[in-house]
Amino acid sequence: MPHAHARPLTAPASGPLKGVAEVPGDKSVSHRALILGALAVGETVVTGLLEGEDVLATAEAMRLLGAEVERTGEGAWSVHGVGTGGFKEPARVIDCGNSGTGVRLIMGAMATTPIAATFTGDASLNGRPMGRVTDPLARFGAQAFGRSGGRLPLTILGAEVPVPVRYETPVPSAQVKSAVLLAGLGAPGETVVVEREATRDHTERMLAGFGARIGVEEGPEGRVITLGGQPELRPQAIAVPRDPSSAAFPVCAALVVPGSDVLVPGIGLNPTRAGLYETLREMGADLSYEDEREEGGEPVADLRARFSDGMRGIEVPPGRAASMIDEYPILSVVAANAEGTTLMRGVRELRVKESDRIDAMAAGLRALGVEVEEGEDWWAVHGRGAGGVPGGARVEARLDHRIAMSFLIAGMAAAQPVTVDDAAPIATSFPVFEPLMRALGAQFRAENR
Ligand SMILES: O=C(O)C1=C[C@@H](OP(=O)(O)O)[C@@H](O)[C@H](O)C1
Ligand SMILES: C=C(OP(=O)(O)O)C(=O)O
Repeated sequence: MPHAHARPLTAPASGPLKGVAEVPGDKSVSHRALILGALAVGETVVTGLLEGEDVLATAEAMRLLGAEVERTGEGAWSVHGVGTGGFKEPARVIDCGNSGTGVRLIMGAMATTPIAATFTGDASLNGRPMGRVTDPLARFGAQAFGRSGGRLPLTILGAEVPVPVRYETPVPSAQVKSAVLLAGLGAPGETVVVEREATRDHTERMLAGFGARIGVEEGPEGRVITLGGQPELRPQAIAVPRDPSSAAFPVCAALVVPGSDVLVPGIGLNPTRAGLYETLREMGADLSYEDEREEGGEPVADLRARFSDGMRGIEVPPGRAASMIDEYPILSVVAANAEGTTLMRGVRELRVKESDRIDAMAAGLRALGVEVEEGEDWWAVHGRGAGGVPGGARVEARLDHRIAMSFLIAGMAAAQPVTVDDAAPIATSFPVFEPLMRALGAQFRAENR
């Protein structure tokens, strides 16, 4: 169901997309910059922060927990932190909106401080599982009181006498790993997280930058991360790289719209995030990295994408899933415009995102005339070749920004226009999506509800 202020939007077939697409800052890095800034002693200065709804909700949460958080210019933010263990009890409910990352990381960050905090979100977030975070937080001594199934709204009572924890993450999730590490900051001694599959490592990198004692080893059991508790975090200057998950939309649009040639400068290429681009290359996409360099501790490059006739479906290696987990919806749109079948396995986590993303994409793609098969942890898209998607349907975004953007791109390459019932959620991660795509040549038509 779209929400009360739903904003239906239509994308008709597009002429060639051309130009430079300056996508906003990385969402994962932006949340972490605000949270670690709030836990440091002194002023952290952030540039290139993503000013999307998810991150703005985290900024407000840090204020409620006692940090001074101020916007000083476009994407420029200053955070005066309270030090590890220094959060004060928030006087209001913390509303994280649509953001799984925000709520899970903040719950971790406050769980080893003896305060109570109540969290809520929108209809999407309040349906997502939180037990995956409250279970390990209980081992530190924190208590959680939530709705059945561990759903929000939920109150965390932080541990009075926190103890450090060794935790093996049962699902590949950077949010779970990060919640445990952030909780570990407030516990004496060493907290250890073991993850069988590597997930995005922005928390580990940034903790090292803030001066925490953190070590990462690859062992037979997977990645073993060891963090020394109760450090004094040193404030940092953080330049947030552009978000590869947002870049995926103009890049994939360029690959499927005939005649396109788009350059996305300075996007983050952290290997724990770059799986989509490897997959697209294997499918025969005309993609090139230019000027590879390092900025703010993260590898970045300029990425150039050109229309790619004759892309072929592939079997995406399941071991790559974590490094492209948010990109499966837009990959499925490219797959629909490729020849043959694209098989995506090991992707059960897609079912607990802002929507059940396998179900949401399968339903919408079928409405556009594309054949899709699905199982609990896999799905397959039968491609119709370049320009072969019929389109001409209205599809549900299900309060999910990535579903909304994916179907608008599908419309740009389809024979008939595609309407999404609600484009409003796009503002959670990519507030300038529409003007940015228009500047490249795309057209959108607002619809009456
Ligand atoms: O840690 C993060 O910043 C994120 C981790 C991923 O979620 P999971 O940890 O649930 O896989 C990803 O889907 C999300 O968009 C951002
Ligand atoms: C899954 C996502 O975000 P979150 O879990 O932070 O809501 C996403 O941005 O695709």
